[in-house]
This record gives sequence, C-alpha cells and structure tokens, in this order.
Amino acid sequence: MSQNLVESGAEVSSDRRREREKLVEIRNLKTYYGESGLFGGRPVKAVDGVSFDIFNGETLGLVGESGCGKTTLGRTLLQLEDATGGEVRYDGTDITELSGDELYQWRRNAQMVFQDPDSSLNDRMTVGEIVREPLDVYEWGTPQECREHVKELLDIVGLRPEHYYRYPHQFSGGQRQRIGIARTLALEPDFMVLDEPVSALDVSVQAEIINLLEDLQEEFGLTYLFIAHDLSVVQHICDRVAVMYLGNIMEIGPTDELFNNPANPYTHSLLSAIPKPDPTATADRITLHGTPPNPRYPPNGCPFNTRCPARIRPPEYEQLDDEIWMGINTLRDVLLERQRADRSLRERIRERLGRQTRFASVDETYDDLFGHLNIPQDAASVLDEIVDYAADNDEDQALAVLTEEFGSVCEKESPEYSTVSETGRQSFCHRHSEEHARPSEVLDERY
Ligand SMILES: Nc1ncnc2c1ncn2[C@@H]1O[C@H](COP(=O)(O)OP(=O)(O)OP(=O)(O)O)[C@@H](O)[C@H]1O
Repeated sequence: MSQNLVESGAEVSSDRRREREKLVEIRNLKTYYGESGLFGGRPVKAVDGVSFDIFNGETLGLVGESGCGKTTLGRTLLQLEDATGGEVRYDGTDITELSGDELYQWRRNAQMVFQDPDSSLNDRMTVGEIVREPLDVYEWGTPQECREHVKELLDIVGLRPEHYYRYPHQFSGGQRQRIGIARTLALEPDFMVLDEPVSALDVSVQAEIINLLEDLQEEFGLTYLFIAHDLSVVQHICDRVAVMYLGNIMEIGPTDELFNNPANPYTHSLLSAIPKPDPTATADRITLHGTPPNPRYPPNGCPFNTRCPARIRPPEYEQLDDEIWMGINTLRDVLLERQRADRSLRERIRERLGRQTRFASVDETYDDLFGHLNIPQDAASVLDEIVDYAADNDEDQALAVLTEEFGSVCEKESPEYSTVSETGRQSFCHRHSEEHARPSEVLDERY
C-alpha cells in the first residue's frame, strides 16, 4: 500500500519538483504514546503508519483538525519524539536508528519553529544568548565569531545588531518570532518544521513573518514542513499539501489541485468549512458531524468512516433517508462509548436489579434519534434488534449487528492509496476503486 503511494508520488508533479531530489523519505511511520504500559491499556495512536516524501527545497503543508497528530508527526521527523515503528530517511540515513553522538551530530541539520514565541524563548536570557545557544552547544567558532554570526543572523531576520543585549519581553510577538527563527537558522539547517509559526500572531504581522520565511527559503535553499490550521495561509505558501486525519494522511498532492479539485471526502469537508468570500454563493457546505474519534480507539476500516459524508452504504439501504443515516451514525457512537465505559460497581448492581442507570437510556436515545422519522420496515426491525441487545448491555453484539447490516467496506477494511491525478496526487479512500461512485459525485448528490 505505502509502496504504491511512495512510488507514484516520487515520479511526478510540477517540472520544478521533477528536478528535485527527495530530502526526507518517510515509510510507515508510527508514533504511539503510552506504549510502555505506563498509562496502562491501549496506546494513543497519534501517528498511525504514514508514508510520504519531502522534496528538497519545497514547502509541504500539513493540515488537519486539532489532535490529528500534526505536531507529533513533525516532532518525530526531528527525533524529538521516538518513533514506535517505521523509518525516516534523510539522505538515505534512517534517523530513527540514530542515538548518542550520531543523533547529536545529525540534529543540527533539522530544526523546529514553534507556534508560540512567548513560551519558546527564555525570558531570562538576552536575545544574543538565545540565538547563540545552539552555536555554544555545538562548539561553533570562537566567542568573537559567534557574536558576529549572531549579529548577522539578527540582520537576516530583520532585527538590528543592538538588539543583541535586549531581552525577549522588550519585543512584540512578531519580533519574538523573528528571534526564534534566527535561533533555528544559527546552525544552517537544511530542513525546518514550522509548527503553526504565525497562528499566535496578529493578522497584520502574519504576512511579514510569512514573507520572511519565504525569503529565507529562497536565500538558503531550505525545505519546510509547514503545519497549519489556517488553510488560506497554506494555499498561499505551500507547494504541496498533506491532509491528516486521526494519525493518517488522507490526501497528498500539489496545493492548487488539492484546493481546486479535492479527491478525498475529508479534504472536501475541510475545504467546505472555509467561509466563501462570495456571500451569495449557493454551494452547500458539508457539515462534519461530531468530533474525530479518540486516537486510543480508532475505528476499524477507514479512519474517517464514522464521520464521512460520502461513506459507502450497503445497496439494500441505498435509498434510506440521510437523516436516518445520521441517526444510525450517532447510535453507533453511543454504542461505542457504552462499550468502552467502565461501569462502576454501583451501576452494575443497579443493572442486575433492573433499575435505571446512566447506561439504561438506550430507548430514550432511540426515540430521540428516530422517533420523528418514518423508517422503512426492514431497517426498523434491524434497529429494534440493535436496541434490544444494547438494553441487555450487550454492546458488542449490538455493534456487530449494526456493522453487519448498515456497514460497508468502509467499516470493514482499510483503504489503499489511489493515484487520483496525473501529477501523482494520492488519496486514501475506498471510493476510488472502480466499483464505487467517485466521492465528488456522491457529495454532489447528497449535499
Ligand atoms: N505527550 C503525549 N502523551 C500522550 N498523548 C499525547 C502526547 N502528545 C500528544 N498526545 C495526543 O496525541 C494526539 C495527537 O496530538 P498532536 O498534538 O500531535 O495533534 P495536533 O494535530 O498537532 O493538534 P493541535 O493542532 O491541537 O496542535 C492527541 O490525541 C493528543 O492528545
């Protein structure tokens, strides 16, 4: 699967990228938290098997909802977080295998710019000391050479040499971010992870910092992974974009294509949430229901299946009303929560005695979700069966029936990556296979 993704991604894209070499090759990378058993139970699957390349000199955007694993992925690429599995190759060296002096020596090649310049700078150090610290750590040059280099760096990022002896609190947010950037440039890295570098700044200052980052890239041939919430910034500065959901890359490809003609239902949903400049525009917004699942309990099959607006429905229920499908989705979420809930002893005793507990409200949930709807007989009898199992606290069986009757390949199997354009754009969705309608056709029909 990932091999397919990687090979076709490498062949292609713009002429500019064709000339470029791969700087970072990421293969089936996983970062799980709590694997050691320290927290007990299941690990948080923050990054759950991603494969892609980053090309020399490009800006690759990384977008997705809060908690989908963007920062963890960025940190793992710099070995600030240990990978649970997979590879991160820079110039052919798998850095997940490095330790001790080799890792220390490698680290100077790659740096991170953080979102919040207020908390990432030590207020008790002068600007000069902050920018110079990495040089001292790597025993770079004489003290005189270091001072000169730092002053040069301050100049490069648009600050003045006399700022050397000032303290961070004497600067505005934008200037503080410039200090952070000067520090990351000190050791002349090739690759930088920019983690929401402008999100904490005033809108008026954001453009200045973006321009600075673009100028630095041009001047020093830097490669960026640009993590962001704000899709308009990504559209402006990134050559390619990777869309992340629940630890997976759902779509990756050239920015213009991905914004103008998204392939994956999740990309459709994210883009559709951006307010349109034309208030008279009539295109319907796709509403993403609920929140992403807990990465400790990712769903089976496609990671996006619990919220997907283009989910494949079984043919026998193809005509079922959208509102009924929404109810079925919510019922499934409720059952999953109940399945995971750790019932207290008191609740279990009350259940034995046939008394009401907070888990006994499944009839109420059913009424709330479906009471006002006209459900065809065949679907209604399946729903009755599901509710009966749930009322007996047999959520496993209730969910098994729900998946068997109302589920599809989306809940049962993980998708493969498909190439969805001539540039090699990749999308992770069952709907790209021959026998199913394309996501955009289904979304047009349903919305
Ligand atoms: N040190 C940690 N220990 C345990 N879980 C963590 C840790 N760091 C992050 N997580 C969890 O891993 C998941 C991914 O978090 P991450 O911060 O990488 O997401 P993100 O997409 O960068 O979110 P945001 O946009 O809010 O910064 C989340 O569920 C988060 O709670």
